[in-house]
Amino acid sequence: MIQINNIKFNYGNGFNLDIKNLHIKNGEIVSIIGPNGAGKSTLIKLISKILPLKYGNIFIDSKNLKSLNLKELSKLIAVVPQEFNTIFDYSVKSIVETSRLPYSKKFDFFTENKEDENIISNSMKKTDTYKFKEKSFSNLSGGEKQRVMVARAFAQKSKILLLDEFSSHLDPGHTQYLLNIIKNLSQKENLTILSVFHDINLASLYSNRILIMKDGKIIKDGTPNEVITKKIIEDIYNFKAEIIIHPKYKIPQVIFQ
Ligand SMILES: Nc1ncnc2c1ncn2[C@@H]1O[C@H](COP(=O)(O)OP(=O)(O)OP(=O)(O)O)[C@@H](O)[C@H]1O
Repeated sequence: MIQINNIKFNYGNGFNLDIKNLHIKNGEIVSIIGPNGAGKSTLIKLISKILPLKYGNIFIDSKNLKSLNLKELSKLIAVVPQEFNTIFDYSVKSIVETSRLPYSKKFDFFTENKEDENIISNSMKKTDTYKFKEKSFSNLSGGEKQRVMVARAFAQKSKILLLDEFSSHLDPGHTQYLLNIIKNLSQKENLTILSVFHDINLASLYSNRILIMKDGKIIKDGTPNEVITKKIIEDIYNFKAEIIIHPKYKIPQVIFQ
Protein backbone atom coordinates (compact mmCIF):
# COMPACT_ATOMS: atom_id res chain seq x y z
CA MET A 1 0.00 0.00 0.00
CA ILE A 2 1.23 3.47 -0.87
CA GLN A 3 -0.39 6.55 0.68
CA ILE A 4 0.69 10.04 -0.33
CA ASN A 5 -0.44 13.06 1.67
CA ASN A 6 0.17 16.61 0.48
CA ILE A 7 3.66 16.24 -0.91
CA LYS A 8 5.52 19.11 -2.53
CA PHE A 9 8.93 19.00 -4.17
CA ASN A 10 11.08 21.26 -6.33
CA TYR A 11 14.58 21.18 -7.78
CA GLY A 12 14.89 24.96 -7.48
CA ASN A 13 14.57 25.42 -11.25
CA GLY A 14 10.88 26.31 -11.61
CA PHE A 15 9.48 22.76 -11.69
CA ASN A 16 7.09 22.08 -8.79
CA LEU A 17 5.63 18.70 -7.91
CA ASP A 18 2.45 18.97 -5.88
CA ILE A 19 0.36 15.90 -5.05
CA LYS A 20 -2.49 16.23 -2.57
CA ASN A 21 -3.72 12.72 -2.00
CA LEU A 22 -2.93 9.40 -3.66
CA HIS A 23 -3.78 5.96 -2.35
CA ILE A 24 -2.59 2.77 -4.07
CA LYS A 25 -3.99 -0.45 -2.67
CA ASN A 26 -2.12 -3.74 -2.26
CA GLY A 27 -2.18 -5.73 -5.48
CA GLU A 28 -3.16 -2.79 -7.69
CA ILE A 29 -1.40 -2.27 -11.01
CA VAL A 30 -1.20 1.48 -11.51
CA SER A 31 0.50 3.25 -14.40
CA ILE A 32 1.65 6.83 -14.65
CA ILE A 33 1.59 8.46 -18.07
CA GLY A 34 2.08 12.07 -19.12
CA PRO A 35 4.28 14.28 -21.31
CA ASN A 36 8.03 14.78 -20.95
CA GLY A 37 8.93 16.71 -17.83
CA ALA A 38 5.55 16.08 -16.13
CA GLY A 39 7.26 14.78 -12.97
CA LYS A 40 6.68 11.02 -13.37
CA SER A 41 10.27 10.00 -12.56
CA THR A 42 10.45 12.59 -9.78
CA LEU A 43 7.43 10.97 -8.13
CA ILE A 44 9.01 7.49 -8.43
CA LYS A 45 12.26 8.87 -6.93
CA LEU A 46 10.37 10.46 -4.01
CA ILE A 47 8.50 7.23 -3.23
CA SER A 48 11.74 5.25 -3.35
CA LYS A 49 13.60 7.86 -1.24
CA ILE A 50 16.15 8.52 -4.00
CA LEU A 51 15.09 12.16 -3.63
CA PRO A 52 14.53 13.62 -0.15
CA LEU A 53 10.97 14.54 0.73
CA LYS A 54 10.76 17.83 2.62
CA TYR A 55 7.06 18.64 2.51
CA GLY A 56 4.24 16.19 3.17
CA ASN A 57 4.25 12.49 3.91
CA ILE A 58 4.47 9.18 2.09
CA PHE A 59 3.40 5.99 3.85
CA ILE A 60 4.45 2.53 2.67
CA ASP A 61 2.37 -0.18 4.33
CA SER A 62 1.36 2.40 6.97
CA LYS A 63 5.01 3.16 7.78
CA ASN A 64 6.18 6.72 7.23
CA LEU A 65 8.91 6.75 4.58
CA LYS A 66 10.87 9.22 6.70
CA SER A 67 11.24 6.68 9.50
CA LEU A 68 12.35 3.78 7.25
CA ASN A 69 16.06 3.12 6.76
CA LEU A 70 17.40 1.86 3.44
CA LYS A 71 17.39 -1.79 4.49
CA GLU A 72 13.78 -1.65 5.73
CA LEU A 73 12.67 0.24 2.62
CA SER A 74 14.41 -2.22 0.28
CA LYS A 75 12.35 -5.06 1.72
CA LEU A 76 9.17 -3.11 0.91
CA ILE A 77 10.04 -1.49 -2.42
CA ALA A 78 12.07 -2.59 -5.44
CA VAL A 79 12.81 -0.09 -8.19
CA VAL A 80 13.63 -0.59 -11.85
CA PRO A 81 15.13 2.78 -12.78
CA GLN A 82 14.98 4.45 -16.19
CA GLU A 83 18.76 4.19 -16.59
CA PHE A 84 21.29 2.21 -14.59
CA ASN A 85 25.02 2.18 -15.10
CA THR A 86 27.88 0.98 -12.94
CA ILE A 87 31.29 2.54 -12.49
CA PHE A 88 32.93 -0.85 -11.89
CA ASP A 89 32.85 -3.84 -14.19
CA TYR A 90 30.36 -6.09 -12.39
CA SER A 91 29.03 -9.33 -13.79
CA VAL A 92 25.28 -9.65 -14.38
CA LYS A 93 25.04 -12.14 -11.52
CA SER A 94 26.78 -9.75 -9.08
CA ILE A 95 24.31 -7.01 -9.97
CA VAL A 96 21.34 -9.33 -9.31
CA GLU A 97 22.97 -10.55 -6.07
CA THR A 98 22.87 -7.02 -4.62
CA SER A 99 19.08 -7.50 -4.37
CA ARG A 100 19.60 -9.81 -1.40
CA LEU A 101 21.64 -7.29 0.62
CA PRO A 102 18.61 -6.07 2.61
CA TYR A 103 18.27 -9.63 3.93
CA SER A 104 21.95 -10.18 4.77
CA LYS A 105 23.26 -9.79 8.28
CA LYS A 106 26.45 -8.13 7.14
CA PHE A 107 27.46 -6.12 4.09
CA ASP A 108 28.46 -8.90 1.75
CA PHE A 109 28.24 -8.96 -2.04
CA PHE A 110 28.31 -12.74 -2.18
CA THR A 111 25.24 -14.89 -1.79
CA GLU A 112 25.06 -16.29 1.69
CA ASN A 113 22.74 -19.25 1.51
CA LYS A 114 20.91 -21.68 -0.73
CA GLU A 115 17.64 -19.75 -0.52
CA ASP A 116 19.30 -16.56 -1.81
CA GLU A 117 20.99 -18.52 -4.58
CA ASN A 118 17.68 -20.07 -5.66
CA ILE A 119 15.89 -16.72 -5.64
CA ILE A 120 18.68 -15.14 -7.71
CA SER A 121 18.78 -17.98 -10.28
CA ASN A 122 14.98 -18.08 -10.58
CA SER A 123 14.78 -14.31 -11.11
CA MET A 124 17.43 -14.51 -13.83
CA LYS A 125 15.66 -17.42 -15.51
CA LYS A 126 12.30 -15.58 -15.39
CA THR A 127 13.82 -12.55 -17.08
CA ASP A 128 15.82 -14.50 -19.67
CA THR A 129 19.13 -13.20 -18.26
CA TYR A 130 20.50 -16.44 -16.80
CA LYS A 131 22.20 -17.32 -20.09
CA PHE A 132 24.54 -14.31 -19.78
CA LYS A 133 24.93 -14.27 -15.99
CA GLU A 134 28.74 -14.24 -16.15
CA LYS A 135 28.90 -11.45 -18.74
CA SER A 136 29.95 -7.93 -17.85
CA PHE A 137 26.88 -5.78 -17.15
CA SER A 138 28.39 -2.73 -18.83
CA ASN A 139 28.79 -4.62 -22.12
CA LEU A 140 25.09 -5.54 -22.39
CA SER A 141 22.60 -3.93 -24.77
CA GLY A 142 20.04 -1.47 -23.40
CA GLY A 143 17.26 -4.08 -23.37
CA GLU A 144 19.48 -6.73 -21.76
CA LYS A 145 20.42 -4.25 -19.03
CA GLN A 146 16.73 -3.52 -18.41
CA ARG A 147 16.01 -7.23 -18.05
CA VAL A 148 18.85 -7.54 -15.52
CA MET A 149 17.34 -4.67 -13.53
CA VAL A 150 13.96 -6.44 -13.56
CA ALA A 151 15.71 -9.64 -12.38
CA ARG A 152 17.28 -7.69 -9.53
CA ALA A 153 13.92 -6.18 -8.60
CA PHE A 154 12.21 -9.63 -8.65
CA ALA A 155 14.96 -11.10 -6.46
CA GLN A 156 14.45 -8.33 -3.92
CA LYS A 157 11.12 -10.00 -3.04
CA SER A 158 9.50 -6.73 -2.05
CA LYS A 159 5.76 -6.04 -1.84
CA ILE A 160 5.89 -3.04 -4.16
CA LEU A 161 7.51 -2.74 -7.56
CA LEU A 162 8.25 0.70 -9.00
CA LEU A 163 9.03 0.60 -12.71
CA ASP A 164 10.29 3.70 -14.48
CA GLU A 165 9.86 3.12 -18.23
CA PHE A 166 11.33 -0.32 -17.70
CA SER A 167 10.35 -1.46 -21.21
CA SER A 168 11.74 1.51 -23.17
CA HIS A 169 14.61 -0.59 -24.63
CA LEU A 170 12.81 -3.93 -24.76
CA ASP A 171 11.71 -5.61 -27.98
CA PRO A 172 7.96 -6.48 -28.22
CA GLY A 173 8.56 -10.15 -27.31
CA HIS A 174 10.42 -9.37 -24.08
CA THR A 175 8.00 -6.52 -23.27
CA GLN A 176 4.97 -8.81 -23.51
CA TYR A 177 6.72 -11.66 -21.70
CA LEU A 178 7.86 -9.52 -18.75
CA LEU A 179 4.58 -7.63 -18.45
CA ASN A 180 2.72 -10.93 -18.28
CA ILE A 181 5.07 -12.15 -15.53
CA ILE A 182 4.59 -8.90 -13.61
CA LYS A 183 0.81 -9.12 -13.96
CA ASN A 184 0.86 -12.73 -12.73
CA LEU A 185 3.04 -11.79 -9.76
CA SER A 186 0.62 -9.05 -8.87
CA GLN A 187 -2.32 -11.49 -8.98
CA LYS A 188 -0.63 -14.44 -7.25
CA GLU A 189 1.48 -12.61 -4.67
CA ASN A 190 -0.58 -9.44 -4.26
CA LEU A 191 2.37 -7.42 -5.53
CA THR A 192 1.62 -3.71 -5.95
CA ILE A 193 2.93 -2.21 -9.19
CA LEU A 194 3.46 1.47 -9.95
CA SER A 195 4.85 1.87 -13.43
CA VAL A 196 5.77 4.85 -15.59
CA PHE A 197 4.97 4.35 -19.27
CA HIS A 198 5.39 6.44 -22.39
CA ASP A 199 3.51 3.78 -24.30
CA ILE A 200 -0.13 4.64 -23.52
CA ASN A 201 -1.30 1.36 -25.10
CA LEU A 202 0.81 -0.76 -22.76
CA ALA A 203 -0.43 1.26 -19.79
CA SER A 204 -4.00 0.69 -20.95
CA LEU A 205 -3.44 -3.02 -21.53
CA TYR A 206 -1.69 -3.83 -18.25
CA SER A 207 -3.13 -1.48 -15.62
CA ASN A 208 -6.20 -1.47 -13.41
CA ARG A 209 -5.78 2.26 -13.07
CA ILE A 210 -3.96 5.07 -14.87
CA LEU A 211 -2.69 8.34 -13.43
CA ILE A 212 -2.02 11.16 -15.86
CA MET A 213 0.58 13.67 -14.72
CA LYS A 214 1.19 17.11 -16.13
CA ASP A 215 3.22 20.02 -14.70
CA GLY A 216 3.98 18.17 -11.48
CA LYS A 217 0.34 17.29 -10.73
CA ILE A 218 -1.92 14.27 -11.13
CA ILE A 219 -4.65 15.64 -13.36
CA LYS A 220 -6.53 12.40 -14.12
CA ASP A 221 -6.94 9.20 -12.12
CA GLY A 222 -9.17 6.40 -13.33
CA THR A 223 -9.54 3.14 -15.22
CA PRO A 224 -8.10 2.93 -18.76
CA ASN A 225 -11.62 3.40 -20.15
CA GLU A 226 -12.13 6.53 -18.05
CA VAL A 227 -8.86 8.32 -18.81
CA ILE A 228 -7.83 7.17 -22.29
CA THR A 229 -10.26 9.26 -24.30
CA LYS A 230 -9.59 11.19 -27.50
CA LYS A 231 -10.13 14.55 -25.80
CA ILE A 232 -7.93 13.86 -22.78
CA ILE A 233 -5.07 12.33 -24.78
CA GLU A 234 -5.12 15.10 -27.42
CA ASP A 235 -5.19 17.82 -24.75
CA ILE A 236 -2.45 16.30 -22.66
CA TYR A 237 0.03 15.41 -25.36
CA ASN A 238 -0.99 18.05 -27.89
CA PHE A 239 -1.24 15.66 -30.82
CA LYS A 240 -3.94 14.32 -33.13
CA ALA A 241 -5.03 10.91 -31.95
CA GLU A 242 -7.64 8.29 -32.71
CA ILE A 243 -8.91 5.87 -30.11
CA ILE A 244 -9.70 2.32 -31.14
CA ILE A 245 -10.99 -0.46 -28.90
CA HIS A 246 -8.80 -3.50 -28.39
CA PRO A 247 -10.68 -6.35 -30.10
CA LYS A 248 -9.91 -8.88 -27.35
CA TYR A 249 -9.81 -6.88 -24.09
CA LYS A 250 -12.24 -4.05 -24.98
CA ILE A 251 -9.93 -1.37 -23.64
CA PRO A 252 -8.86 1.84 -25.44
CA GLN A 253 -5.76 1.92 -27.63
CA VAL A 254 -4.34 5.10 -29.13
CA ILE A 255 -3.19 5.43 -32.72
CA PHE A 256 -1.73 8.42 -34.53
CA GLN A 257 -4.12 10.32 -36.80
N1 LIG B 1 18.13 16.26 -11.05
C1 LIG B 1 17.40 17.27 -11.53
N2 LIG B 1 17.76 18.54 -11.31
C2 LIG B 1 17.04 19.57 -11.76
N3 LIG B 1 15.89 19.42 -12.46
C3 LIG B 1 15.47 18.18 -12.71
C4 LIG B 1 16.20 17.03 -12.27
N4 LIG B 1 15.55 15.92 -12.65
C5 LIG B 1 14.47 16.35 -13.33
N5 LIG B 1 14.42 17.70 -13.36
C6 LIG B 1 13.37 18.51 -13.98
O1 LIG B 1 12.15 18.23 -13.32
C7 LIG B 1 11.08 18.14 -14.24
C8 LIG B 1 10.38 16.78 -14.10
O2 LIG B 1 11.30 15.78 -14.51
P1 LIG B 1 10.93 14.24 -14.50
O3 LIG B 1 12.16 13.50 -14.91
O4 LIG B 1 10.32 13.90 -13.22
O5 LIG B 1 9.82 14.20 -15.64
P2 LIG B 1 9.21 12.94 -16.40
O6 LIG B 1 7.73 13.13 -16.40
O7 LIG B 1 9.71 11.67 -15.82
O8 LIG B 1 9.79 13.19 -17.85
P3 LIG B 1 10.16 12.16 -19.07
O9 LIG B 1 8.86 11.67 -19.61
O10 LIG B 1 10.84 13.08 -20.05
O11 LIG B 1 11.06 11.10 -18.54
C9 LIG B 1 11.67 18.41 -15.61
O12 LIG B 1 11.44 19.76 -15.94
C10 LIG B 1 13.15 18.15 -15.43
O13 LIG B 1 13.92 18.96 -16.28
